[in-house]
Amino acid sequence: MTRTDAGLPRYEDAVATFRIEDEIARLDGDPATGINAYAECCGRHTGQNRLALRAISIGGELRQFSFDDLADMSGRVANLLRGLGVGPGDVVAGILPRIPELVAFVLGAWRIGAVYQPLFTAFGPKAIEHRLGYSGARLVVTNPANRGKLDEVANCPRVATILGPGDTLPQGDVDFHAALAAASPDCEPVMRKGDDLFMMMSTSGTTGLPKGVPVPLRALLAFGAYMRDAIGLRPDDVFWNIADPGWAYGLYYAITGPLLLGIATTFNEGAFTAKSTYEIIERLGVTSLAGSPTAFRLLLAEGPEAAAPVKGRLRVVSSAGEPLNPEVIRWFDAHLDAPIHDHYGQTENGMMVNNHHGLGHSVRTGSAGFAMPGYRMVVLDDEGRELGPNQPGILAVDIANSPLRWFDGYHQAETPAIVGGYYRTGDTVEYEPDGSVSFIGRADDVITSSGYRIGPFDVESALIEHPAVNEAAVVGVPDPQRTEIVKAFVILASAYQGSPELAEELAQHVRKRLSAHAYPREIDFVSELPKTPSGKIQRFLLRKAEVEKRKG
Ligand SMILES: CC(=O)SCCNC(=O)CCNC(=O)[C@H](O)C(C)(C)COP(=O)(O)OP(=O)(O)OC[C@H]1O[C@@H](n2cnc3c(N)ncnc32)[C@H](O)[C@@H]1OP(=O)(O)O
Repeated sequence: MTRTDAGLPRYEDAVATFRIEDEIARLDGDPATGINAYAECCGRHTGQNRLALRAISIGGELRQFSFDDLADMSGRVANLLRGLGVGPGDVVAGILPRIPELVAFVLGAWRIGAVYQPLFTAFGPKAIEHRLGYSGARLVVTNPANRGKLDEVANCPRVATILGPGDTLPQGDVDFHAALAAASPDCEPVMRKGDDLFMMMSTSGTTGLPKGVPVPLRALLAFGAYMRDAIGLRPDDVFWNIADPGWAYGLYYAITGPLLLGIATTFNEGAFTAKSTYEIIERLGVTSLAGSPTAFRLLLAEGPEAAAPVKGRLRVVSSAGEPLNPEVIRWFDAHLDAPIHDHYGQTENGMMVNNHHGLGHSVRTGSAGFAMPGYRMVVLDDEGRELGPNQPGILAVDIANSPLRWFDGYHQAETPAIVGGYYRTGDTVEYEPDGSVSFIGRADDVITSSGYRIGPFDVESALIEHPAVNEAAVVGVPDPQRTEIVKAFVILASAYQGSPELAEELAQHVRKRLSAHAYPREIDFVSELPKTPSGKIQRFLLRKAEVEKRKG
């Protein structure tokens, strides 16, 4: 393989020489014969005194865990789960903040061949109930801050609670720490096949409630390739992906990816602030940072003085979840002296199009990048024909020619996005003549806010649970900080009058029932909604009117 001046393998060479056999050889196991996610992400890195996790608590205390520490903790988790009757293929869920127990739990579940389902800590009972319902999870692990929501979840499985000093154990719960102390750390990893699952994610679409995204073990190949080629992770990097492991980018690339490569990851339990982010970069000497453009825009908003102490510290910065604005790229260059690269992916299939730090790509504005080696990405027209450069269409994965792709369809649901040998992402893009992809927008009503993918139907159905709401339509409207914000148009029941107080009450209702991140930040009370003759709400007309209004 030829090298660029910087000593990096060249992108074109990496594409030309890509062989799935080489990727498989990087694993200990073989997806065809036997593989275990714990063994890949932890077991094989033990006995070398290697750091696996730096965890900063809410109080600012730094705790460090080696792969051997995680092996011990996850072995105990594995035996605890086994004792509770959890076996290979069973789903166990976690509603946990970014604490070390989360990593131990995920690895412990994988060790016995179980499937981990993340539940974001901002979720309310409605969002939790739906996800536990379709996954059939056998156990949920949580902490006292999130425990109360489970009391409102119908058919909630057994709960294990991680108690802090002074907390009392809810009746019937498993005391997580006490059970771990009593359990043996020894547990032989249960071998599985590449098509067996190890994660059950969720994702939102335009219609219906969120759907389950089953992740098979062979996805490890793609997660490792992203860390190596796109993030460009090196053994001497201090890596911090600030995304929450309640979502794909966090679980795939803040936990699984770095540990797979045997490189330590970082958790900050505290809420995101620009100040604490700069402090942690400086304190830990972070060299490789990943996150969403909203987070980076918040760093920018703090001004150059706040950035000055860490200028030149970051070797590379990786951005995912929303298109990256040119202004952020310029600002990071000027005030942090850090190359920030846009990467594109989805919960389905993970990251697929990147400006690869590890393959010699330079900073590019307005471009999502190039297909990851191991993927053949195409742009399709409405009839499913492949388009050439400068013609907008739907970005899609050519299934037969993408050995790293792993998404086979939603859990117990139709997958119209897989058709004619392609997986259609639902994002409108066009190819540049050089083969890079420029992002245009979503082809459907899915909302992208702060890097979160939010389904309008989900928010609408939470709104109509409120007695004041007769009908609701939810759209994403442009926002300079969050890319889009959720906006609701509400027809009230006859006994109610629209007011700012009622709007706030409805917003709080969605926050509490559904999720603290997916509530409508704007609500308009209206007397009618645009509909098709068959009665389907035309969200695109509401969105168009809002875009025009904001332009004005
Ligand atoms: C392939 C892929 O998966 S691509 C990328 C996936 N996407 C992501 O990882 C998401 C990236 N986004 C983020 O990490 C965050 O939005 C950040 C760091 C950029 C900004 O964070 P914040 O400004 O703190 O708020 P955030 O957007 O998370 O949350 C929105 C609201 O939910 C609340 N919230 C978030 N988490 C929680 C929680 N655990 N408990 C209660 N409330 C919460 C916030 O307080 C906020 O409330 P507010 O509207 O009253 O301010």
